[in-house]
Amino acid sequence: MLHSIIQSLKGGLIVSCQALEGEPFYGSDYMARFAIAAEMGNAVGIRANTPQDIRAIKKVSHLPLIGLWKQEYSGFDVYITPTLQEIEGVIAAGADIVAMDATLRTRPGGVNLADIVNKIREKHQVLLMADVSTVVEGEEAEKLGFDLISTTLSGYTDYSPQSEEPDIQLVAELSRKVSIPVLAEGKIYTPEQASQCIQAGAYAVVIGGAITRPQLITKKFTEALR
Ligand SMILES: CC(=O)N[C@H](C=O)[C@@H](O)[C@H](O)[C@H](O)COP(=O)(O)O
Repeated sequence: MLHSIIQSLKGGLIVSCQALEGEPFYGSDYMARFAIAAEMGNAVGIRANTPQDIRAIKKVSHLPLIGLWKQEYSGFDVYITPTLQEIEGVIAAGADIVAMDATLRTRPGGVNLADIVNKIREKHQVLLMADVSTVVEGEEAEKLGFDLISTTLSGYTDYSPQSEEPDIQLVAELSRKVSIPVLAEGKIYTPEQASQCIQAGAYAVVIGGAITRPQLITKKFTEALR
C-alpha cells in the first residue's frame, strides 16, 4: 500500500495547495477547490498545510496527500512540521505522507530527528518525506529511514544557495547520491523548469505558488510589463 503510493507519484506533478493567514485565498474551502482543479489537470498528488486543510482536501480528492503543519516556535528556525505534536496532527487528519523539516538545525524541545523518526515508526504506518536544503541533509535523511526527499528548503536556510530559480543542481546531485525518490520542490514557475527537474533525475515535481498563489502569478506578469 505505502509502496504503491510512492509508485503512483512517479514522473508526475504534485500541486501544493497552501495559503497562509493574510493571503487572499486563505481558507480550507479554497484549498479544497485548488485540489479539485489540480486533479482535473492530471496532478498525481497534493501537498497541504494544517490538519484543517488536509481534512477539507481529503473530503474532495482521492489523490495521495503530502501533509505538513507550519508552526513557528520562538527562537527556532525550523517551522515545517517541527515537533511530534504537529506530526501527530497531520497523521490524524489523514495525510498519506508526512513532510517535515529534515535539516540539521536545532529543533524545538531539543529533540533530535532520529528520535522523532523512530517514535513515528513505532506507532504509525505512514510515509515520511524529508524537506531538505542541501545534499548532506538529504543523505542524512536517507540514513534515518525517510521514504522520500524533497528539495523544499533550498534557498530557505541561510547556508543554501539564495536564488530565485529552482535548485536543479541539488535535484541532480541528490538523485545521483541517494536511492530513495527525490522530489524537486521550490521556485518552479514554468512547465520547462518542471521538465528540466525530471530530466535532472527528480522522481516527481511539486509546484505551489505558480499554480495556487494568484497574487504571485499576477506579479510575475506585472513585472514583465515594466
Ligand atoms: C519554504 C516553504 O516554506 N515551502 C512551503 C512548503 O510546504 C510552501 O510554502 C511552498 O509553497 C512549497 O514548498 C512549494 O514551493 P513553491 O511555492 O515555490 O512552488
